Amino acid sequence: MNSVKVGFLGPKGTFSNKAALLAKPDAIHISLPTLAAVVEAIESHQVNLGLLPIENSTNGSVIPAYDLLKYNKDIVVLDEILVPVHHCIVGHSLNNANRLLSHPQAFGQCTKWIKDNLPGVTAVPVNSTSHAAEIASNDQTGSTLAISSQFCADAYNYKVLVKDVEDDQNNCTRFLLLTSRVSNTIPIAPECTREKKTFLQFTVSHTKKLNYIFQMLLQENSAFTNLVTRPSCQNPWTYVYFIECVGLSQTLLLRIESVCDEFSFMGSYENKTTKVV
Ligand SMILES: O=C(O)C(=O)Cc1ccccc1
Repeated sequence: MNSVKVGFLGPKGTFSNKAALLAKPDAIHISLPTLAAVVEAIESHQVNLGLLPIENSTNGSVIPAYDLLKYNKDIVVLDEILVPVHHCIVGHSLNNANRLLSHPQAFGQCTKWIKDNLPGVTAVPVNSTSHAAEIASNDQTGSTLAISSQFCADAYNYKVLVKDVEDDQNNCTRFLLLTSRVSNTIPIAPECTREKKTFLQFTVSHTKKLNYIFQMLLQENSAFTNLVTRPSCQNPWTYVYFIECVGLSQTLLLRIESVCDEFSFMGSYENKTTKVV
């Protein structure tokens, strides 16, 4: 049987690469240049699975990931993968640097160190932490630094100048393990189950319907673990709601679907984050 192919945001050495190795260590890991390319690779069946960073414990929701899932009828979530994220400064010298490269998520996780140590340096967002490290290490002028990982530095023998520059030593990123609903080699659980975390996205014609949905969740003692809104891009000040909750039954899911305009069951998977009393 062909090995499972798992797409991740590359180049090799990213935290997404680490998530792919944690999720499917024996799979074939396919490096992709952007988060959009990861989703496209899943939809085109270039890969069987893919990883998207969806939330960080310091910096919050990864908005570009939600926008890639918005209205997406093909992608389904199989699992959530938690990756401890410890950031390093990679480059040649702290003294001559005038720019600091990294994935946008990384800047928001290292705000204190950057403010205290590189106050005048320009932050330059690039597609990934390992791409940032590659540019910094190849810049022989020494004017470029990167926020990257020890994992990446070890993979390419890059020079690490400072370790653990994240604001919070418990810094952690939650990744979603995604696949395509269309026939695939990966069996997909069709229904949500109460003991798992269930991920839904929906729109409603009137915000009063939200109250009704919240009441239904309360009645069934289902617990919210995350709520994110993104502009519907259909009418100003209307939203796509992304909710994750534990304790949702298939029956209640269908009742919620009945009051929504657009509705998509994104998946049910083991809850690895929230203690639900
Ligand atoms: O660029 C990476 O390494 C990624 O995988 C995205 C990311 C960046 C910062 C924290 C977690 C994930």
